[in-house]
Amino acid sequence: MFWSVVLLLGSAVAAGFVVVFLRLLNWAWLRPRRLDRALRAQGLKGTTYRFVYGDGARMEQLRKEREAKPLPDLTHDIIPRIAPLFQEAMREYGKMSFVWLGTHPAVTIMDPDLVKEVLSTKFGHFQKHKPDSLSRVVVTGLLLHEGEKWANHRRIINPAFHTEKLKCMLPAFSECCDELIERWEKLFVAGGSGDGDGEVSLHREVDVWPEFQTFTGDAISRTAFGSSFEEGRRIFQLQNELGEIVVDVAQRVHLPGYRYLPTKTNKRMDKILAEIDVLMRGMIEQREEAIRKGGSRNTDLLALLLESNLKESAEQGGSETAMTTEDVIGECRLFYFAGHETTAVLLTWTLVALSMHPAWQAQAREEVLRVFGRSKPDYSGLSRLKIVTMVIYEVLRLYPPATMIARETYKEMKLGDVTYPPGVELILPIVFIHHDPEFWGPDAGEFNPERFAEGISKASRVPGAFIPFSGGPRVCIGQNFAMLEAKLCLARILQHFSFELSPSYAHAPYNVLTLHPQYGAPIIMQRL
Ligand code: HEM
Repeated sequence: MFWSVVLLLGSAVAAGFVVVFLRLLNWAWLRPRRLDRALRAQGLKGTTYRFVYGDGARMEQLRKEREAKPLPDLTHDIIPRIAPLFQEAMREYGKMSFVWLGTHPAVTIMDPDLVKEVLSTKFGHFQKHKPDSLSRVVVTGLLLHEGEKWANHRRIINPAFHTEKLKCMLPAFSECCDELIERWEKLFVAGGSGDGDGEVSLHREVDVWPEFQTFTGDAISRTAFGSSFEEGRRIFQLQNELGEIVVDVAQRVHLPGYRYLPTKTNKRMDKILAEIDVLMRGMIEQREEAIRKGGSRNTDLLALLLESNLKESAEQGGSETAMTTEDVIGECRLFYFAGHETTAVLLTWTLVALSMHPAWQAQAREEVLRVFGRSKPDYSGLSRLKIVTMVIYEVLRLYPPATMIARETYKEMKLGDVTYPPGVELILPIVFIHHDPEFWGPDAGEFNPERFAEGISKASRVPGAFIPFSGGPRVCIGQNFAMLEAKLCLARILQHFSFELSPSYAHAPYNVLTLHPQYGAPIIMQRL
């Protein structure tokens, strides 16, 4: 009897091991081999799969090599530095080829028609890659959701970003610009404190990268939380710290499930999340109360979102689709994550590009002064700024803040001539599409805002080759918000300063979630 129990238990354990082993074998070897065969059988070429890590080691090696030094000159040809592995693969195997991101093949989709198809296919077909537990600390809200949940949230949040609402946010952006200009003006007073003895210097060096991070952080705090600006600012600091921790951990630790270990870093992240939760709940409760009593005149994003949500739950059956407090917190945290750094990156590369191309800087300034003189820009004037808009588009083309986005097949899907099995990542390489001479002509690598003179649709040789904000139903919800903020800020800077690159500037775009300047962006400002 005893031995039969032991035998039975032993067989169960052995069977368990066999199941786990087979699963692991399938995940680490059989499935990647199957996917590899399925792609090659349809004419696609790519790198050879390497056990578990795929091209991870090569990617890391290239990344370290390229990031060890800045670009040799002030070129806009930034791809070799920011996406060397994909560039290598495309050169060797063709534009539509694949590399291995761990155990997943990642196919680059360069054809704008196919990109459009991926982005506009109904949800449930090409989905986003599910973020791991670490990424979920910062990737929240709309960016995370799929299916019905995404559709409900998007419907509720959309009205907050309508043009009429954005117009009301202009004073908040304007206040943030005032602070930025004032900070820079103060630097011109000798000693930098602004309360010195009045001795004035003509030139000052400013690292505009941290400056724009502060500016866009303040802009989100004011526009999202208006009257609760101070709490908003605190949330921004906490979100920033979270972002820095996540980037740091992601670069150092490659351990699945790391987020669940009781490490010092994980505890700090939990503490930050708890503090954000308390602050946001307090704000949300106050606001909901004010809206119910009919006393809310707030036009900030939080109020607009809560109003739209309360309307949703008041409508028949709407209570099932309305957002919970957790959902609202997730969406507000996303505004910081998605809207702060992207816009800071855009403004930074704009100042760098206009320093490299002083003739365009002069043209843009001339336009701003013609439209506004020295007065503060208003909404209708901003929408008439043609050169400034062309300049910003050209910067978004050459330096897209989000350099690539990705989708994944969750079931067999046909795209173009290829039928993709489930488990294939489709990389939509925005920066490659934006730099491709086939779509933009022989001057694709040059800074030439003129190409946007007749609008986006006429700028490229094929439609759909300009996608800095993505496209389709999941297009960036904040694109008009970001454009308004960037135009206003640039106009104010052009009114007050002329600028050029500092001799200490090193041209080194690199990818950490968005396209950062690796050594900052020191610029010499001259007061006008
Ligand atoms: C220059 C500035 C910006 C750029 C280049 C940019 C770019 C993008 C891109 C490429 C996506 C698509 C991501 C994907 O599908 O994987 C996206 C989505 C999103 N962006 Fe932006 N963004 C910018 C500013 C903003 C701002 C200011 C906000 C909010 C205040 C914002 C909020 C969002 C949200 C919520 C999504 C998710 C939309 C959805 O899935 O329905 N973004 N953005």
